[in-house]
Amino acid sequence: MEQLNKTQSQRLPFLIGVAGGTASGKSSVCTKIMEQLGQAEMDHTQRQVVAISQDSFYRELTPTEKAKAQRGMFNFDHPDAFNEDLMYETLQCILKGNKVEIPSYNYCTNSLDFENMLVIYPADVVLFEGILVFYFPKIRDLFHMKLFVDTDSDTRLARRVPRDINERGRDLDAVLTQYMTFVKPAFEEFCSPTKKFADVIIPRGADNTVAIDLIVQHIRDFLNNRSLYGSTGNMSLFMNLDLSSGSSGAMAGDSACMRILC
Ligand SMILES: Nc1ncnc2c1ncn2[C@@H]1O[C@H](COP(=O)(O)OP(=O)(O)O)[C@@H](O)[C@H]1O
Ligand SMILES: O=c1ccn([C@@H]2O[C@H](COP(=O)(O)O)[C@@H](O)[C@H]2O)c(=O)[nH]1
Repeated sequence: MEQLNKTQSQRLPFLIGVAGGTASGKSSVCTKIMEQLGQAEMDHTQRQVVAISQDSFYRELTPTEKAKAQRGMFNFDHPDAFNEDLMYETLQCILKGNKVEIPSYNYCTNSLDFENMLVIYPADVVLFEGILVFYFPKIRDLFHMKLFVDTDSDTRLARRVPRDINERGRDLDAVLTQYMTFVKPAFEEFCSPTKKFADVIIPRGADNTVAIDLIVQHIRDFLNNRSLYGSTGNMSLFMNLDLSSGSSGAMAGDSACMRILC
């Protein structure tokens, strides 16, 4: 684990997984949660809530794979593209209250950036977001709370195209080729089926202020009442909210439903 630097601390965090398709709004949801908790402007060494991207755990590519990636011909949406073991070890370190260092990800070069390491200080709440954070069973089992950002695929594609061109150094042809060849099929095969593991499904992502308010309230309750939470981080009472019909039954497959741990 050369990429990890550890410093023991007493703070054992509440770990929240945030999954969803590409450009569904996972990062925006994390940012909103942090803003509402007054964390976004805070010095990162002092934050009670931190967000980490699964993209920091892409495995390094061979020169041949990198050449393919530049043409939109490498599958970054397949589980094999990630370093599962490092992801698991890092989350375990975080859960033990350690400080860790992880590389940032450079989408223009399709590589991890070890020159710009992100230092993750011990925090009370850690958000871990990415397309496949619920795919790997042993990683999925580490989360105390699981959120799935459910934004329709047209909207996601309409957001991904300008983002990849303007922020990730791509051209239109490569973005569309990659989307049709890899991103869309992999979403259907690997990402979408993980929605069933979510405790809370957030339709429309960061625009869904009701869902975000409820999640933020849950985090506040956790921070204020840590001693009431068991070793799993969950309180024993479960409350099901179905925002679509007003009934109390929750269905993880129904994008208008939310199941809140409270
Ligand atoms: N509610 C929204 N309305 C408009 N654009 C949005 C919204 N949410 C996200 N975006 C834009 O869509 C792109 C992807 O959002 P992001 O939060 O980074 O998604 P993800 O982390 O799932 O890839 C970004 O360019 C972001 O600015
Ligand atoms: O070098 C890379 C690495 C990843 N991608 C694409 O990124 C998304 C995941 O990021 P989101 O922020 O969740 O969209 C994934 O769909 C990969 O296809 C890439 O294009 N190049």
